[in-house]
Amino acid sequence: MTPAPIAVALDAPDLETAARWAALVTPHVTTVKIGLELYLRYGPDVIASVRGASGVQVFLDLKLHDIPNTVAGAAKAVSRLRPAILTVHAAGGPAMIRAAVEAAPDTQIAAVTVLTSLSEADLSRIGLAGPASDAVRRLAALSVESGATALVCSPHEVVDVRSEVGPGITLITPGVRPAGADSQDQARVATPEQALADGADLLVIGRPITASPDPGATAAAIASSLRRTIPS
Ligand SMILES: O=c1ccn([C@@H]2O[C@H](COP(=O)(O)O)[C@@H](O)[C@H]2O)c(=O)[nH]1
Repeated sequence: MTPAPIAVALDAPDLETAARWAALVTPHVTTVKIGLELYLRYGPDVIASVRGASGVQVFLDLKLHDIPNTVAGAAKAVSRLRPAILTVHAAGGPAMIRAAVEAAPDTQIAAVTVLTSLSEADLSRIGLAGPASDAVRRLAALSVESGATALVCSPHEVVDVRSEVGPGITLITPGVRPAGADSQDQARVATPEQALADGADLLVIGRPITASPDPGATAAAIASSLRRTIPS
């Protein structure tokens, strides 16, 4: 069975748990995602541990956001770990995004537009007037002009972003929750089936899989539901 286009967020408290989750889900998904919690605790060792022998694609979600020179150094430093995808914040601006792209030519740079945990009310308090989709669209266009070939947005904005940037850009959506699941700290959410049907290329799903009693079985069930949504 072809693995589904899901990146399982391995937001685990320790390396052993992350490696166990990775081994359970990798038969069913294309990608595992390492975020700040694990990387700040274990550094580069975490990549080899979760990659294991499976060769699963590793997505390093560090959301780099600093001046261009610093981001270039950080992107170059982590690119030797050969992550398939590395995130930067789009709000870091064009020169920062370009610096990451040039420093890590073998890694796909994904620009995070507007965090999926932010609601419209949060955005207004931050000073971003108007609907989330306006800010996401603007940041998406700026990121692609600066060399990013992947974008992180919520499932709510996939259709708009696709029409803004065209077909060649990888759209990655966190904020994915199976029907009836608790959205927890995510504000802009949709089901995996809806996100895929709207045109997302890679769905980030963490706790609905990793906090379930059987992460392998849950990943398999979501993967097979996606195959029914868009048969190959
Ligand atoms: O806008 C963003 C960008 C990144 N994330 C990350 O995705 C996962 C989501 O995990 P869940 O448990 O499915 O909520 C997590 O690692 C975030 O750091 C995001 O949620 N939103």
